[in-house]
Amino acid sequence: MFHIKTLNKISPLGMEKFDRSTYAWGDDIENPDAVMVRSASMHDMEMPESLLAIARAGAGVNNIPLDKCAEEGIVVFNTPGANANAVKEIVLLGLLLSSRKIAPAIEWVQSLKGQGAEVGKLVEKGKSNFVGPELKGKKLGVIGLGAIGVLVANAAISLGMTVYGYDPYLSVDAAWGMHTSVIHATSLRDIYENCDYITLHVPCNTETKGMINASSISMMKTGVRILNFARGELVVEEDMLSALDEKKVTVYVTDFPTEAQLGHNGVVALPHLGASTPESEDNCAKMAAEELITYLESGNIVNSVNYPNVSLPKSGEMRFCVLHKNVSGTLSKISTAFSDAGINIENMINGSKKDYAYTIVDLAQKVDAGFAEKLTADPDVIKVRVI
Ligand SMILES: NC(=O)c1ccc[n+]([C@@H]2O[C@H](COP(=O)([O-])OP(=O)(O)OC[C@H]3O[C@@H](n4cnc5c(N)ncnc54)[C@H](O)[C@@H]3O)[C@@H](O)[C@H]2O)c1
Ligand SMILES: O=C(O)CC[C@@H](O)C(=O)O
Repeated sequence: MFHIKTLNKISPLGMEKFDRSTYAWGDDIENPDAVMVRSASMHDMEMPESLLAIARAGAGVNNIPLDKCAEEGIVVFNTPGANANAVKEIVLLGLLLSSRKIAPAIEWVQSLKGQGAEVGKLVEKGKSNFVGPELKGKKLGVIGLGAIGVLVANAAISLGMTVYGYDPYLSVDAAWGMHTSVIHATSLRDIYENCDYITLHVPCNTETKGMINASSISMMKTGVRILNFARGELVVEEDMLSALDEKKVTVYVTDFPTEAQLGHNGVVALPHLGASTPESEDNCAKMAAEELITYLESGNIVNSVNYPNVSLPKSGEMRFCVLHKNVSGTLSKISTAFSDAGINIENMINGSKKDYAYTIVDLAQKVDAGFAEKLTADPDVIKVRVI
């Protein structure tokens, strides 16, 4: 029986993927084999020894201590692309919100309640306060051309915008999916100096944290509109608020509001709604559940962010899954341990990602599962599972 702990509200369509005869789940599970999480922060959580895997039903994994998990042999998954369409759609809304003064206009219209027959006249008189530019013909900079960035870039081309895209790590798949009219920005400066609108679609990590700051804003066009549906920490808050006060930035649309931003002139704040559609909640939960089922039942790793993706069709009677450090000699130590014990390896596969590696060893015949302890005795071996 596998035990899955849920840390957020996860779509039932995802949880239904777990077979009730072999899985138990809930938010009160102790000593779980796996965790399903959305945005809950796991940084201060004690990781139970039983924990084998964490699946983030979503894209961003900055709420999970990835290195600590890798050190403890806990495989972390996310669900690439599963909520990208929802975010693309809300970014289009963000572009319009940043241009057409829609939010204050709606608020103002509501304030006319009680004016009776005058409402029509007041609307016509007051509407000039809410004039805003069209998107067509304007330049949009997309920073980060992954699952979301590419969809946003393509949609903006359809709206008649000129789109600049920046992503030094662009994947081949993303490049295949991108409209050929997207201009290849070779530096952030290209984006900052040229664009009327800038939208962020990068992960939040040590490289990107605080990337929008006084210095980067100073390179931007006066009046630029900035959209942040990625993570609040990408933007240095004080610098953004000063730039809004100085009218260097016209509007900052954010999905990650803070106390200081609420009510600040030029801030359009949404309550982290990017992925809040039934479709993407279902997609993310289903994908996350499938990743956990695959890992728990077969040891195959698909869509991990801290271990390599390694899959081997199961052959033979017994499988050893070895999570280890990516240091030279470890693989040969693992295979030597098997041969020294007179155990013939039927099939084997290995992969590495940064400091960590994963090896699956299939055996034609069952051996004493205690052999796993021999492998774990190696200081470079982190965890061994026997399936
Ligand atoms: N508001 C929401 O509800 C919501 C929903 C989904 C995702 N997100 C956020 O959006 C981010 C992107 O999501 P995604 O699904 O497109 O992820 P993704 O992994 O498909 O794409 C991220 C892209 O950023 C690029 N990148 C990484 N570092 C970069 C850098 N320094 N400069 C430029 N590009 C860089 C990568 O190469 C990749 O192509 C997530 O990490 C998450 O934080 C927010
Ligand atoms: O789970 C959510 O609602 C938000 C997910 C989003 O921030 C992500 O990074 O995928």
